[in-house]
Amino acid sequence: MDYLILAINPGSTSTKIALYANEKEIFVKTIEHPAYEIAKYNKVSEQFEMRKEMVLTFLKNNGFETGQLSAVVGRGGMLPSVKSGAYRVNNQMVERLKNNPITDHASNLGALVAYEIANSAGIPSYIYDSVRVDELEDIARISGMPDIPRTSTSHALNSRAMAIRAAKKYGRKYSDMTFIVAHLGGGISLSVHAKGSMVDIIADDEGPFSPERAGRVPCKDLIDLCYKVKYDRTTMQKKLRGNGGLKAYLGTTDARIVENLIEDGNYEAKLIYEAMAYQVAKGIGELATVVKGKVDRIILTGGLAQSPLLTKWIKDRVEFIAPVEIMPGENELESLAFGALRVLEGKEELKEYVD
Ligand SMILES: Nc1ncnc2c1ncn2[C@@H]1O[C@H](COP(=O)(O)OP(=O)(O)O)[C@@H](O)[C@H]1O
Ligand SMILES: CCCC(=O)OP(=O)(O)O
Repeated sequence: MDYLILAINPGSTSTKIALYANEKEIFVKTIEHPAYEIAKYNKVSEQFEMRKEMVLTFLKNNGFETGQLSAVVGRGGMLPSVKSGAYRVNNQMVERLKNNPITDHASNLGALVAYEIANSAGIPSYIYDSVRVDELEDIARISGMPDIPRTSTSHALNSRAMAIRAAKKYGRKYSDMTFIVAHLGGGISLSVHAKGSMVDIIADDEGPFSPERAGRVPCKDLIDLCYKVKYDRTTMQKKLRGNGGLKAYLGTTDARIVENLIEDGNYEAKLIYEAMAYQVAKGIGELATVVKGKVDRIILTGGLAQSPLLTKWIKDRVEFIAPVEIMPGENELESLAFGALRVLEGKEELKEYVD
């Protein structure tokens, strides 16, 4: 039997959607949301109707009705900690993501749009490998400040999918191998996968800076910037996420523009870009200690992994730990759809979200 699965991955500037018939891709589309359009909304949650309508219109224009779908799956949002794998989108999840998400993030719309479309068609909706997959060991939860325990926020969907794909390539099980995965996109997060769990991570505010995020910055100076300089909360949040990293130093989040500057001999561009690689390598080194250096493979993935220059800089510094596998781009829509398919086929457990 063929299952028709709609996968929805909302990002800060785009909504990526794909339709699959079992494992066959029918179409994949990135709907761009220009900055002036996004600027009309104070909060991401307010973009719900606009994003949903765009998905529905696209589906219709491609000759499909929601009534033909078997399930809708969305990228899991900023929930309290959840397990890896599939969850049914239920009322509690919808309430949490609408009214009290851990962070206002585009991924929150994945479950909400999936739920609405699926409900109107009388079919199930799921999330898969949410950004809040939390499999940290107890020791990893200690931050040094009891008020702020560490939890897990990462690019779990792509990172786990790439590690699972790599294990398959070596003819081994994901759960029998140890990986360090660096997801190198507009935001960067790192994770260490041991015995089939993401036992520790470095979130986008704990480690390397990225094209649009500041990463870890000196804490005392950060406090001074809030209280002495008195930037408001939104400005500070933007400095960390959105206007940080490459954007703050070089005025662009596009690594290809940075590489052009480097080719033209721009010293500042090279210094900053190489510093990003240096910080990624440092993060990988940090995570290698979690598994006492016993790492089978280091995986570099995400848009930036398409850059031979950046990946060489990282590789040169971390290859002493384990061989480096470069898996450019991301695999999120396929991972969502295949996860939903395994649930529909009864091959994978469907978890119930409880707030
Ligand atoms: N061929 C390439 N070489 C270098 N960088 C690239 C290339 N293609 C995309 N990038 C960079 O990858 C980053 C975006 O990665 P991506 O995984 O698409 O992020 P996101 O999904 O978070 O927007 C951008 O900085 C972009 O400039
Ligand atoms: C690190 C949490 C997930 C996240 O930030 O995703 P994007 O980089 O796609 O915004």
